[in-house]
Amino acid sequence: MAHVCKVFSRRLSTSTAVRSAIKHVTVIGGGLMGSGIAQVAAATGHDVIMVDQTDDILAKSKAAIQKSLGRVAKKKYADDGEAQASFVGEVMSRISTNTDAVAACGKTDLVVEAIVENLDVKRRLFTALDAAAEEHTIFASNTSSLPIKDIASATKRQDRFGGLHFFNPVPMMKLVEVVKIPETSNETFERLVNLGKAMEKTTVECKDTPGFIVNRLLVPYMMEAVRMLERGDASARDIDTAMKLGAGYPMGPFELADYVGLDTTKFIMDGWSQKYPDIEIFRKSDLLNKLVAEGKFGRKTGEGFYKYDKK
Ligand SMILES: CCCCCCC[C@H](O)CC(=O)SCCNC(=O)CCNC(=O)[C@H](O)C(C)(C)COP(=O)([O-])OP(=O)([O-])OC[C@H]1O[C@@H](n2cnc3c(N)ncnc32)[C@H](O)[C@@H]1OP(=O)([O-])[O-]
Ligand SMILES: NC(=O)c1ccc[n+]([C@@H]2O[C@H](COP(=O)([O-])OP(=O)(O)OC[C@H]3O[C@@H](n4cnc5c(N)ncnc54)[C@H](O)[C@@H]3O)[C@@H](O)[C@H]2O)c1
Repeated sequence: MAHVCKVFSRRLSTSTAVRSAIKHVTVIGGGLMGSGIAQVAAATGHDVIMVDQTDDILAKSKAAIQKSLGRVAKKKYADDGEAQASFVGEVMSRISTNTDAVAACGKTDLVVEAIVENLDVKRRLFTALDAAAEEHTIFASNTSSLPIKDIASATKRQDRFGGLHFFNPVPMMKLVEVVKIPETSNETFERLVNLGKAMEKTTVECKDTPGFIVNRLLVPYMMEAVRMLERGDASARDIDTAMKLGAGYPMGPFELADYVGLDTTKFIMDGWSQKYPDIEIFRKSDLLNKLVAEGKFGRKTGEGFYKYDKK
Protein backbone atom coordinates (compact mmCIF):
# COMPACT_ATOMS: atom_id res chain seq x y z
CA MET A 1 0.00 0.00 0.00
CA ALA A 2 2.85 2.33 0.95
CA HIS A 3 4.33 1.80 -2.53
CA VAL A 4 1.06 2.74 -4.22
CA CYS A 5 0.81 5.91 -2.10
CA LYS A 6 4.42 6.78 -2.96
CA VAL A 7 3.84 6.38 -6.69
CA PHE A 8 0.55 8.29 -6.47
CA SER A 9 2.10 11.13 -4.47
CA ARG A 10 5.03 11.33 -6.92
CA ARG A 11 2.61 11.47 -9.88
CA LEU A 12 0.56 14.09 -8.00
CA SER A 13 3.65 16.12 -7.15
CA THR A 14 4.88 15.85 -10.74
CA SER A 15 1.56 16.88 -12.24
CA THR A 16 1.10 19.68 -9.68
CA ALA A 17 4.64 20.90 -10.20
CA VAL A 18 4.20 20.64 -13.96
CA ARG A 19 1.44 23.24 -13.96
CA SER A 20 3.44 25.86 -11.99
CA ALA A 21 5.38 28.54 -13.87
CA ILE A 22 9.05 27.99 -14.64
CA LYS A 23 11.12 30.11 -12.25
CA HIS A 24 14.56 28.51 -12.25
CA VAL A 25 16.38 27.87 -15.53
CA THR A 26 19.65 26.03 -16.01
CA VAL A 27 21.38 26.84 -19.31
CA ILE A 28 24.02 24.35 -20.42
CA GLY A 29 26.48 26.01 -22.79
CA GLY A 30 27.55 29.64 -22.38
CA GLY A 31 28.47 30.31 -26.00
CA LEU A 32 26.79 32.55 -28.55
CA MET A 33 23.34 31.18 -27.80
CA GLY A 34 23.57 29.94 -24.23
CA SER A 35 24.83 33.30 -22.99
CA GLY A 36 21.98 35.03 -24.84
CA ILE A 37 19.37 32.65 -23.45
CA ALA A 38 20.76 33.08 -19.93
CA GLN A 39 20.74 36.86 -20.36
CA VAL A 40 17.13 37.09 -21.53
CA ALA A 41 15.90 34.57 -18.95
CA ALA A 42 17.56 36.62 -16.18
CA ALA A 43 16.36 39.93 -17.65
CA THR A 44 12.81 38.61 -17.51
CA GLY A 45 13.02 37.70 -13.82
CA HIS A 46 14.14 34.07 -13.88
CA ASP A 47 16.91 32.67 -11.68
CA VAL A 48 19.58 31.28 -13.97
CA ILE A 49 22.53 28.94 -13.64
CA MET A 50 24.75 29.00 -16.72
CA VAL A 51 27.06 26.02 -17.23
CA ASP A 52 30.08 25.62 -19.43
CA GLN A 53 33.25 23.54 -19.48
CA THR A 54 35.67 25.89 -17.75
CA ASP A 55 35.59 28.94 -15.48
CA ASP A 56 37.54 30.81 -18.14
CA ILE A 57 34.80 30.22 -20.73
CA LEU A 58 32.14 31.21 -18.18
CA ALA A 59 34.00 34.43 -17.41
CA LYS A 60 33.96 35.26 -21.13
CA SER A 61 30.24 34.35 -21.29
CA LYS A 62 29.43 36.71 -18.41
CA ALA A 63 31.48 39.48 -20.01
CA ALA A 64 29.52 39.04 -23.24
CA ILE A 65 26.25 39.20 -21.32
CA GLN A 66 27.40 42.32 -19.45
CA LYS A 67 28.31 43.99 -22.76
CA SER A 68 25.01 43.10 -24.38
CA LEU A 69 23.06 44.27 -21.33
CA GLY A 70 24.93 47.57 -21.58
CA ARG A 71 23.56 48.03 -25.10
CA VAL A 72 20.04 47.13 -23.96
CA ALA A 73 20.34 49.48 -20.95
CA LYS A 74 21.38 52.41 -23.14
CA LYS A 75 18.20 52.00 -25.16
CA LYS A 76 16.03 51.54 -22.06
CA TYR A 77 17.43 54.36 -19.93
CA ALA A 78 18.94 56.81 -22.46
CA ASP A 79 21.28 59.14 -20.50
CA ASP A 80 20.46 57.85 -17.02
CA GLY A 81 23.75 56.14 -16.20
CA GLU A 82 22.61 55.20 -12.71
CA ALA A 83 19.48 53.45 -13.98
CA GLN A 84 21.53 51.68 -16.63
CA ALA A 85 24.05 50.43 -14.05
CA SER A 86 21.31 49.31 -11.68
CA PHE A 87 19.50 47.42 -14.50
CA VAL A 88 22.66 45.62 -15.59
CA GLY A 89 23.63 44.84 -11.98
CA GLU A 90 20.20 43.45 -11.13
CA VAL A 91 20.09 41.16 -14.18
CA MET A 92 23.66 39.94 -13.64
CA SER A 93 22.82 39.16 -10.00
CA ARG A 94 20.30 36.57 -11.23
CA ILE A 95 22.94 34.63 -13.17
CA SER A 96 25.20 32.18 -11.37
CA THR A 97 27.66 29.88 -13.10
CA ASN A 98 28.90 26.34 -12.65
CA THR A 99 31.20 24.00 -14.54
CA ASP A 100 29.38 20.96 -13.12
CA ALA A 101 26.28 20.38 -15.29
CA VAL A 102 24.92 17.59 -13.08
CA ALA A 103 25.17 19.69 -9.91
CA ALA A 104 23.55 22.63 -11.71
CA CYS A 105 20.50 20.53 -12.62
CA GLY A 106 19.75 19.10 -9.20
CA LYS A 107 17.10 21.71 -8.35
CA THR A 108 15.75 23.45 -11.43
CA ASP A 109 12.47 23.77 -13.34
CA LEU A 110 13.97 23.74 -16.83
CA VAL A 111 17.23 22.75 -18.45
CA VAL A 112 17.94 24.45 -21.78
CA GLU A 113 20.83 22.86 -23.63
CA ALA A 114 22.88 25.04 -26.00
CA ILE A 115 26.09 23.11 -26.41
CA VAL A 116 27.93 22.06 -29.56
CA GLU A 117 25.71 20.88 -32.43
CA ASN A 118 26.71 17.26 -32.07
CA LEU A 119 24.15 14.55 -31.39
CA ASP A 120 26.39 12.21 -29.41
CA VAL A 121 27.62 15.01 -27.14
CA LYS A 122 24.07 16.22 -26.54
CA ARG A 123 22.82 12.69 -25.83
CA ARG A 124 25.63 11.97 -23.38
CA LEU A 125 24.88 15.20 -21.54
CA PHE A 126 21.15 14.56 -21.24
CA THR A 127 21.61 10.96 -20.08
CA ALA A 128 23.77 12.24 -17.22
CA LEU A 129 21.34 15.04 -16.35
CA ASP A 130 18.30 12.74 -16.47
CA ALA A 131 19.60 10.75 -13.52
CA ALA A 132 20.22 13.91 -11.45
CA ALA A 133 17.28 16.18 -12.23
CA GLU A 134 14.06 16.17 -10.20
CA GLU A 135 10.95 14.46 -11.55
CA HIS A 136 9.25 17.75 -12.50
CA THR A 137 12.23 19.22 -14.37
CA ILE A 138 11.67 19.78 -18.07
CA PHE A 139 14.49 19.34 -20.62
CA ALA A 140 14.77 21.37 -23.84
CA SER A 141 17.36 21.57 -26.59
CA ASN A 142 18.21 24.73 -28.55
CA THR A 143 19.51 22.64 -31.43
CA SER A 144 19.34 24.20 -34.90
CA SER A 145 18.95 21.02 -36.87
CA LEU A 146 19.02 17.77 -34.89
CA PRO A 147 15.81 15.79 -34.38
CA ILE A 148 14.56 16.47 -30.83
CA LYS A 149 13.45 12.83 -30.64
CA ASP A 150 17.02 11.65 -31.26
CA ILE A 151 18.20 13.76 -28.32
CA ALA A 152 15.24 12.99 -26.04
CA SER A 153 15.58 9.23 -26.50
CA ALA A 154 18.75 9.41 -24.40
CA THR A 155 16.53 10.08 -21.37
CA LYS A 156 13.63 8.50 -19.51
CA ARG A 157 11.62 11.75 -19.52
CA GLN A 158 10.50 12.11 -23.12
CA ASP A 159 7.12 13.34 -21.83
CA ARG A 160 9.01 16.26 -20.23
CA PHE A 161 11.24 16.99 -23.24
CA GLY A 162 10.88 19.52 -26.06
CA GLY A 163 12.75 21.94 -28.30
CA LEU A 164 13.23 25.63 -27.50
CA HIS A 165 14.92 27.06 -30.59
CA PHE A 166 15.99 30.66 -29.98
CA PHE A 167 17.49 32.93 -32.63
CA ASN A 168 20.77 34.83 -32.75
CA PRO A 169 21.21 37.37 -31.17
CA VAL A 170 18.77 36.20 -28.51
CA PRO A 171 18.30 39.67 -26.92
CA MET A 172 17.15 41.06 -30.29
CA MET A 173 15.34 38.24 -32.09
CA LYS A 174 11.69 38.04 -31.09
CA LEU A 175 11.03 34.43 -32.08
CA VAL A 176 11.33 31.15 -30.27
CA GLU A 177 10.30 27.89 -31.95
CA VAL A 178 8.71 25.49 -29.46
CA VAL A 179 9.14 21.93 -30.72
CA LYS A 180 7.16 18.94 -29.49
CA ILE A 181 7.80 15.27 -30.06
CA PRO A 182 4.90 12.78 -29.92
CA GLU A 183 5.80 11.96 -26.32
CA THR A 184 5.85 15.60 -25.11
CA SER A 185 2.98 15.95 -22.63
CA ASN A 186 0.49 18.77 -23.09
CA GLU A 187 1.52 20.22 -19.72
CA THR A 188 5.17 20.28 -20.77
CA PHE A 189 4.40 21.91 -24.10
CA GLU A 190 2.22 24.50 -22.37
CA ARG A 191 4.97 25.31 -19.87
CA LEU A 192 7.55 25.72 -22.66
CA VAL A 193 5.24 28.07 -24.57
CA ASN A 194 4.55 30.03 -21.38
CA LEU A 195 8.29 30.31 -20.70
CA GLY A 196 8.85 31.66 -24.23
CA LYS A 197 6.18 34.28 -23.61
CA ALA A 198 7.59 35.07 -20.15
CA MET A 199 10.90 35.74 -21.93
CA GLU A 200 9.01 38.29 -24.10
CA LYS A 201 9.30 36.16 -27.23
CA THR A 202 6.70 35.25 -29.81
CA THR A 203 6.32 31.49 -29.91
CA VAL A 204 5.48 29.29 -32.87
CA GLU A 205 4.60 25.60 -32.55
CA CYS A 206 6.82 23.21 -34.50
CA LYS A 207 6.81 19.55 -35.29
CA ASP A 208 10.11 17.71 -34.99
CA THR A 209 10.94 18.05 -38.70
CA PRO A 210 14.42 18.95 -40.09
CA GLY A 211 15.14 22.59 -39.24
CA PHE A 212 11.70 23.06 -37.74
CA ILE A 213 10.32 26.15 -39.55
CA VAL A 214 13.00 28.86 -39.96
CA ASN A 215 16.08 26.74 -40.61
CA ARG A 216 14.27 24.48 -43.07
CA LEU A 217 13.87 27.60 -45.20
CA LEU A 218 16.97 29.55 -44.11
CA VAL A 219 19.65 26.85 -44.39
CA PRO A 220 18.87 25.97 -48.03
CA TYR A 221 18.84 29.69 -48.94
CA MET A 222 22.20 30.29 -47.25
CA MET A 223 23.78 27.17 -48.68
CA GLU A 224 22.59 28.15 -52.16
CA ALA A 225 24.44 31.45 -51.62
CA VAL A 226 27.61 29.52 -50.76
CA ARG A 227 27.19 27.39 -53.91
CA MET A 228 26.64 30.57 -55.97
CA LEU A 229 29.97 31.84 -54.60
CA GLU A 230 31.65 28.47 -55.32
CA ARG A 231 30.44 28.63 -58.93
CA GLY A 232 31.86 32.14 -59.25
CA ASP A 233 28.46 33.56 -60.23
CA ALA A 234 29.00 36.63 -57.97
CA SER A 235 31.16 37.86 -55.07
CA ALA A 236 30.16 37.35 -51.42
CA ARG A 237 29.95 41.11 -50.96
CA ASP A 238 27.64 41.55 -53.99
CA ILE A 239 25.44 38.64 -52.95
CA ASP A 240 25.08 40.17 -49.47
CA THR A 241 24.37 43.61 -50.91
CA ALA A 242 21.84 42.17 -53.33
CA MET A 243 19.92 40.33 -50.62
CA LYS A 244 19.91 43.33 -48.25
CA LEU A 245 18.82 45.86 -50.88
CA GLY A 246 16.84 43.51 -53.08
CA ALA A 247 15.09 41.35 -50.48
CA GLY A 248 15.24 43.70 -47.47
CA TYR A 249 17.23 41.36 -45.25
CA PRO A 250 19.10 43.02 -42.33
CA MET A 251 22.16 40.88 -43.15
CA GLY A 252 23.20 39.12 -46.34
CA PRO A 253 23.83 35.34 -46.25
CA PHE A 254 27.61 35.57 -45.78
CA GLU A 255 27.35 38.23 -43.09
CA LEU A 256 24.80 36.04 -41.35
CA ALA A 257 26.82 32.83 -41.72
CA ASP A 258 29.82 34.60 -40.15
CA TYR A 259 27.49 35.85 -37.41
CA VAL A 260 25.94 32.51 -36.49
CA GLY A 261 29.27 30.69 -36.82
CA LEU A 262 30.64 28.67 -39.77
CA ASP A 263 31.41 25.85 -37.33
CA THR A 264 27.77 25.48 -36.35
CA THR A 265 26.78 25.86 -39.99
CA LYS A 266 29.13 23.02 -40.94
CA PHE A 267 27.82 20.81 -38.11
CA ILE A 268 24.30 21.35 -39.42
CA MET A 269 25.28 20.40 -42.98
CA ASP A 270 27.28 17.40 -41.75
CA GLY A 271 24.18 16.10 -40.00
CA TRP A 272 21.71 16.78 -42.78
CA SER A 273 23.90 15.49 -45.62
CA GLN A 274 24.51 12.28 -43.65
CA LYS A 275 20.86 11.78 -42.65
CA TYR A 276 19.36 12.86 -46.00
CA PRO A 277 22.03 11.92 -48.63
CA ASP A 278 19.57 12.18 -51.54
CA ILE A 279 18.43 15.75 -50.84
CA GLU A 280 20.53 18.04 -53.06
CA ILE A 281 20.10 21.22 -51.01
CA PHE A 282 21.44 19.45 -47.93
CA ARG A 283 24.71 18.63 -49.74
CA LYS A 284 27.92 19.72 -47.97
CA SER A 285 30.00 22.62 -49.27
CA ASP A 286 33.74 22.15 -49.91
CA LEU A 287 34.30 25.90 -49.47
CA LEU A 288 32.53 25.95 -46.08
CA ASN A 289 34.41 22.85 -44.92
CA LYS A 290 37.72 24.40 -46.05
CA LEU A 291 37.09 27.60 -44.08
CA VAL A 292 36.21 25.63 -40.94
CA ALA A 293 39.22 23.35 -41.37
CA GLU A 294 41.37 26.53 -41.45
CA GLY A 295 39.78 27.66 -38.14
CA LYS A 296 37.83 30.44 -39.84
CA PHE A 297 34.53 30.25 -37.97
CA GLY A 298 33.40 33.81 -38.71
CA ARG A 299 33.05 36.64 -36.17
CA LYS A 300 33.90 34.32 -33.26
CA THR A 301 37.43 33.74 -34.59
CA GLY A 302 37.90 37.05 -36.40
CA GLU A 303 37.61 35.61 -39.91
CA GLY A 304 35.09 33.64 -41.95
CA PHE A 305 33.88 34.75 -45.33
CA TYR A 306 35.00 38.20 -44.17
CA LYS A 307 37.76 39.46 -41.86
CA TYR A 308 36.78 41.24 -38.59
CA ASP A 309 38.69 43.62 -36.30
CA LYS A 310 39.61 41.85 -33.07
CA LYS A 311 37.48 43.62 -30.40
C1 LIG B 1 23.89 27.99 -43.58
C2 LIG B 1 23.07 27.84 -42.25
C3 LIG B 1 23.16 29.00 -41.30
C4 LIG B 1 22.01 29.03 -40.29
C5 LIG B 1 22.41 28.43 -38.96
C6 LIG B 1 21.20 28.37 -38.03
C7 LIG B 1 21.39 29.19 -36.81
C8 LIG B 1 20.18 29.16 -35.89
O1 LIG B 1 19.70 27.87 -35.63
C9 LIG B 1 19.05 30.05 -36.35
C10 LIG B 1 19.41 31.50 -36.25
O2 LIG B 1 19.64 32.07 -35.23
S1 LIG B 1 19.57 32.25 -37.77
C11 LIG B 1 20.00 33.89 -37.38
C12 LIG B 1 18.80 34.76 -37.13
N1 LIG B 1 19.23 36.12 -36.92
C13 LIG B 1 19.31 37.03 -37.93
O3 LIG B 1 18.90 36.79 -39.04
C14 LIG B 1 19.93 38.34 -37.56
C15 LIG B 1 19.85 39.32 -38.69
N2 LIG B 1 20.51 40.55 -38.30
C16 LIG B 1 19.89 41.51 -37.53
O4 LIG B 1 18.77 41.39 -37.12
C17 LIG B 1 20.70 42.74 -37.20
O5 LIG B 1 21.77 42.85 -38.13
C18 LIG B 1 21.27 42.72 -35.77
C19 LIG B 1 20.15 42.87 -34.76
C20 LIG B 1 22.03 41.40 -35.51
C21 LIG B 1 22.24 43.87 -35.58
O6 LIG B 1 21.55 45.05 -35.89
P1 LIG B 1 22.19 46.06 -36.93
O7 LIG B 1 21.29 47.22 -37.05
O8 LIG B 1 22.51 45.29 -38.15
O9 LIG B 1 23.56 46.56 -36.34
P2 LIG B 1 23.99 46.96 -34.87
O10 LIG B 1 24.33 48.42 -34.88
O11 LIG B 1 25.01 45.96 -34.46
O12 LIG B 1 22.75 46.79 -33.88
C22 LIG B 1 21.70 47.77 -33.85
C23 LIG B 1 21.21 47.86 -32.44
O13 LIG B 1 20.66 46.61 -32.05
C24 LIG B 1 21.00 46.33 -30.71
N3 LIG B 1 21.80 45.10 -30.64
C25 LIG B 1 22.39 44.48 -31.66
N4 LIG B 1 22.97 43.37 -31.24
C26 LIG B 1 22.75 43.30 -29.88
C27 LIG B 1 23.09 42.36 -28.88
N5 LIG B 1 23.76 41.24 -29.15
N6 LIG B 1 22.69 42.61 -27.61
C28 LIG B 1 21.99 43.72 -27.32
N7 LIG B 1 21.64 44.62 -28.22
C29 LIG B 1 22.02 44.41 -29.50
C30 LIG B 1 21.81 47.47 -30.18
O14 LIG B 1 21.00 48.35 -29.48
C31 LIG B 1 22.34 48.10 -31.45
O15 LIG B 1 22.52 49.48 -31.24
P3 LIG B 1 23.96 49.92 -30.58
O16 LIG B 1 23.90 51.41 -30.58
O17 LIG B 1 25.02 49.36 -31.47
O18 LIG B 1 24.00 49.35 -29.19
N1 LIG C 1 24.82 30.11 -33.53
C1 LIG C 1 23.54 30.34 -33.78
O1 LIG C 1 23.17 31.33 -34.46
C2 LIG C 1 22.50 29.41 -33.24
C3 LIG C 1 21.16 29.81 -33.21
C4 LIG C 1 20.20 28.94 -32.68
C5 LIG C 1 20.56 27.70 -32.19
N2 LIG C 1 21.88 27.34 -32.22
C6 LIG C 1 22.23 26.05 -31.61
O2 LIG C 1 22.64 26.30 -30.27
C7 LIG C 1 23.68 25.38 -29.89
C8 LIG C 1 24.92 26.16 -29.49
O3 LIG C 1 25.33 26.93 -30.58
P1 LIG C 1 26.31 28.20 -30.34
O4 LIG C 1 26.35 28.96 -31.62
O5 LIG C 1 25.92 28.88 -29.09
O6 LIG C 1 27.70 27.44 -30.15
P2 LIG C 1 29.01 27.98 -29.38
O7 LIG C 1 30.13 27.19 -29.94
O8 LIG C 1 29.05 29.46 -29.42
O9 LIG C 1 28.74 27.56 -27.87
C9 LIG C 1 28.67 26.22 -27.47
C10 LIG C 1 29.15 26.20 -26.03
O10 LIG C 1 28.89 24.92 -25.48
C11 LIG C 1 29.98 24.58 -24.65
N3 LIG C 1 29.97 23.11 -24.50
C12 LIG C 1 30.25 22.19 -25.44
N4 LIG C 1 30.12 20.95 -24.93
C13 LIG C 1 29.72 21.12 -23.63
C14 LIG C 1 29.40 20.23 -22.56
N5 LIG C 1 29.48 18.91 -22.75
N6 LIG C 1 29.02 20.75 -21.38
C15 LIG C 1 28.94 22.09 -21.21
N7 LIG C 1 29.23 23.00 -22.18
C16 LIG C 1 29.62 22.50 -23.36
C17 LIG C 1 31.21 25.11 -25.36
O11 LIG C 1 32.28 25.26 -24.46
C18 LIG C 1 30.66 26.44 -25.90
O12 LIG C 1 30.90 27.50 -24.99
C19 LIG C 1 23.87 24.45 -31.08
O13 LIG C 1 23.05 23.33 -30.91
C20 LIG C 1 23.37 25.32 -32.25
O14 LIG C 1 22.90 24.53 -33.33
C21 LIG C 1 22.86 28.14 -32.72
